[in-house]
Amino acid sequence: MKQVLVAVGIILRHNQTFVTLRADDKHQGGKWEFPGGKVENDETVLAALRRELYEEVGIAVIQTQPLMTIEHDYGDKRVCLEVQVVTGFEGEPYGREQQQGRWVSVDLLDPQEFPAANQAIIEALQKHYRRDDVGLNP
Ligand SMILES: Nc1nc2c([nH]c(=O)n2[C@@H]2O[C@H](COP(=O)(O)OP(=O)(O)OP(=O)(O)O)[C@@H](O)[C@H]2O)c(=O)[nH]1
Ligand SMILES: [Mg+2]
Repeated sequence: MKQVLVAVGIILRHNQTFVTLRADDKHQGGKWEFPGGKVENDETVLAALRRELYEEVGIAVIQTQPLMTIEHDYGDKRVCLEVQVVTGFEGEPYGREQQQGRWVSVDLLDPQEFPAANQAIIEALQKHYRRDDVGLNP
């Protein structure tokens, strides 16, 4: 099975991150996610991240830091998530594709509400970006 390369953005402000709800008819539908999407053939990961975060949540990405790469096999789909922390952006994120979106404290992220591949992301965030941290210094 071919692996899908995905750019994922952890939009961070203080100790909160902006998450969106995946539509029921999509892969892993009904789960919360970090905004992002597939990297097109002619794109870099960062270009895909910029494009997807504008399309999905209406922000302009200004500054990022790589967090991790996660390969995961869902059985029906294999993904490689290139996860970036978005430490600088312009605009206020919202569900630009009519999907639900909300800010949530990193401490309160519940891995059960996210696709299985996200477990390692949530662990890393809860380790490095705890309550009272400004969020910029791992
Ligand atoms: N955006 C995003 N995708 C994730 C996360 N975790 C995770 O396993 N994925 C998987 O990555 C794959 C691609 O993401 P996507 O569905 O957002 O891709 P896309 O925006 O290009 O969507 P499209 O297929 O509607 O054009 C999906 O199979 C999705 O289940 C996550 O936190 N955020
Ligand atoms: Mg997407």
